[in-house]
Amino acid sequence: MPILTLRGVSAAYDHHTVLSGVTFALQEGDTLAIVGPNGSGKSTLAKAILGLLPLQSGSISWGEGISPRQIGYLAQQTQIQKDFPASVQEVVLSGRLNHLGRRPFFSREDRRAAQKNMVRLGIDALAKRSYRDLSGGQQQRVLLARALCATEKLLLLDEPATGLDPLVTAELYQLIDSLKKEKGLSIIMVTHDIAYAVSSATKLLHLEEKPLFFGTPEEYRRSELGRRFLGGESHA
Ligand SMILES: Nc1ncnc2c1ncn2[C@@H]1O[C@H](COP(=O)(O)OP(=O)(O)OP(=O)(O)O)[C@@H](O)[C@H]1O
Repeated sequence: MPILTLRGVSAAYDHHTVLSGVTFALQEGDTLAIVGPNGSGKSTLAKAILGLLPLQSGSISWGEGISPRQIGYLAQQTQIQKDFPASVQEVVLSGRLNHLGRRPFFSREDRRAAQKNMVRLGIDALAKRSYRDLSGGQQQRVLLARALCATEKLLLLDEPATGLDPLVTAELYQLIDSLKKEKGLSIIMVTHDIAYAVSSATKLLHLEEKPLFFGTPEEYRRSELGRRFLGGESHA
């Protein structure tokens, strides 16, 4: 049974449609790469899946035991977020906000989950450091630990490797792949890294306001669109 099903999803800003007719289903354990040129609606689709943007039309339904509140989300970073004045520990712990319910404070279990994920991502020694003083790669690890605190099932990563050098990018991808294997997580990743998408995803969605392709990376490689895009014409 799919964990996530989209049927004819369209979304708009101020009545201006920027995404239309998105239909696909995601199975447990899938890694979906969402690719497409700048401004093609990738982040908008991520926000629609998270329930942060009302749909213009269509529907999104969830499998058993999962809802938008249980997604671990790593958003595209703005400069303001990079300068966020909080400690690493506080940023990671904020991933547990969706577990608070009516409780006003984090519980021991919340703190334990934050600690466990900091250790898993190799950032526990940085716990007391200020988030804004970290390198880009360290910041992405902190945000990944934060996202892991929010979910047992699905990570939604919006361009997690932006601004990282190739070595740190490779480390981050390795980390994501090992988390996927260890925890059986499903992953949705918005990315401009088409090479990573075709080598590591199980499904690929190519958006240019409308979905131009949905299928396996192998099918994408063989398609005319895939050949064109993989040739490097349109990725930024
Ligand atoms: N908050 C907003 N208000 C109005 N228009 C927006 C808003 N956010 C995005 N848009 C517009 O919606 C379209 C799709 O944007 P979106 O950010 O989803 O694209 P993207 O594929 O993620 O782009 P990129 O690869 O550059 O991150 C663009 O034309 C963008 O200008």
